[in-house]
Amino acid sequence: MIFSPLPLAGAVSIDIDPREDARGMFARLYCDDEFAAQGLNTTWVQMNISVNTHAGTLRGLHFQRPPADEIKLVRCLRGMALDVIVDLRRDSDTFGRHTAVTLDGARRNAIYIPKGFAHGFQTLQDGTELKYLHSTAYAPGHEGGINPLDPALGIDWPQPPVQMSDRDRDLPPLKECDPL
Ligand SMILES: Cc1cn([C@H]2C[C@H](O)[C@@H](COP(=O)(O)OP(=O)(O)O[C@H]3O[C@H](C)C(=O)[C@H](O)[C@H]3O)O2)c(=O)[nH]c1=O
Repeated sequence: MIFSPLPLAGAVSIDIDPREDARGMFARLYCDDEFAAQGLNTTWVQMNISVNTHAGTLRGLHFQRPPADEIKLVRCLRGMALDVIVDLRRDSDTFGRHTAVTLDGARRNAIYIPKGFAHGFQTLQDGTELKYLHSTAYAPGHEGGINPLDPALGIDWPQPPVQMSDRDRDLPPLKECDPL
């Protein structure tokens, strides 16, 4: 795997190192030793999949508050999405800043999201599927979110959302979010 630090401390873009031959391709998607060598989390308790029918679907920006705060490893297995994380860490020099990675099903690349970040994405193709690993179990009572369309975030989403949950449309702006 190829690890590339992102501009927000602790966040990492991860590409696979495919081994291709006449049969197709084989690649490592995860390795305890490689992750540990990079100082990344190696304990995961839940795996989820997000299946999105239409391009333009916007999900997020979500997080879980302590003690249920979580590290996420999000990978695109089909289609394509603009994946965005926002730094909500208390005392962070980059609080409120975001960074984006294009997750591509053809590359099967991933983003490693540390604790203290809100996460969301907009799909760029119909049928986009993202696979999540979570370091902490789902805790509905500790869920929070910020509005992905908040102008204060300055996120350049590819298009107006085609699909978006009512919950996400009603999320509060960054200024109403207590740091994590
Ligand atoms: C996250 C989660 C959700 N659920 C249930 C709760 C709802 O009944 C249903 C859909 O959940 P939600 O509307 O939160 O799904 P998304 O809007 O795609 O949110 C997810 O995608 C954004 C971008 C994220 O980063 C979060 O990890 C995750 O919240 O699955 C579970 O049963 N287990 C879980 O771990």
